Amino acid sequence: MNQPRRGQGPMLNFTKMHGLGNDFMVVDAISQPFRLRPEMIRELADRHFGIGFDQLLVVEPPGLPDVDFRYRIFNSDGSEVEQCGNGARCFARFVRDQRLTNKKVIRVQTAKGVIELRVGRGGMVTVDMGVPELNPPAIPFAADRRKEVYTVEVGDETVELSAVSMGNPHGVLVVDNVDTAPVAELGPRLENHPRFPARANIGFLQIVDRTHVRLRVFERGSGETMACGSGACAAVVAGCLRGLLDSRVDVELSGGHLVIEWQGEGSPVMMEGPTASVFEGQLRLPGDQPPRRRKNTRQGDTRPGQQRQQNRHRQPVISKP
Ligand SMILES: N[C@@H](CCC[C@H](N)C(=O)O)C(=O)O
Repeated sequence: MNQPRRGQGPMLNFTKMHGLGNDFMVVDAISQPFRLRPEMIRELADRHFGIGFDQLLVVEPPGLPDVDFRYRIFNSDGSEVEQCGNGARCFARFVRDQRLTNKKVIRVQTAKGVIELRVGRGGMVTVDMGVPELNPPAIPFAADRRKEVYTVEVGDETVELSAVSMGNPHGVLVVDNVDTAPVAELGPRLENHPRFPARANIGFLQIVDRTHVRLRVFERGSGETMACGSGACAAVVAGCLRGLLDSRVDVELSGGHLVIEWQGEGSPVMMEGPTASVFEGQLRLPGDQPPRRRKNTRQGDTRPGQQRQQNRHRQPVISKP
């Protein structure tokens, strides 16, 4: 019954999840074949015509010894990236829910090294996000030497930011109030600033007190999200380096709270927070063959006709709650 017709590909099972409203399409690429081109990821990420998500997370077999899985991350613009903190927590819940493992401590290979996920009670997961990288070329950030705060020209304006890599690059600005911070204006300009040659996630950090901050993040390749786990880690590292924060901090994001702990230079950043599974679905992927033109399709109708057919293929079918 589910036999693909000409122009159609196989069915793909996926799970929609989120960590504090930072939402994901999660795919098990161990039990089913999976390959998507960037334009298809962009279509699926579309909140009106697709499933809608900030990142696509893919579970693959590991390529290293002593590691349980390989974790691949794609932004909604189709770009593959190195790290996703909220995604890492959802990843841990997903591989257990799907019975791909029953371990409580899961070691996962990312594009920038191995991270460790610890599954707790009630959907809570703690992630060892690794040691932050502060050396400018490794972030990558253009600077002649390492500093806690850099001055960056953005058009006629000058802003001060800290640059941190949590496996992925972050710029962190301290602001008086996140509600009025110019996230939509400065976010994309700094994301694409020439001093961040691989682009960057841009965090706007409000210090409430030494153990409590508020944070908004304009994410590279996805725009402002309701929460960014690696951004929360980078913000706490930046705040600690500037002498503004203690080692354990409650980070308040638009979608909820994370607890971030960092004992200082050379130690890993620990992130603790919730996970949520929203629904499971199935969609028909397009095949390698272009869809056959309908007999009555006129010459000029080819593209909209193909578009309609592709839209139908990518409608998710909700299979169970
Ligand atoms: N939402 C994520 C970060 C996802 C990747 C990021 N947009 C990048 O391009 O580096 C998180 O929770 O860390």
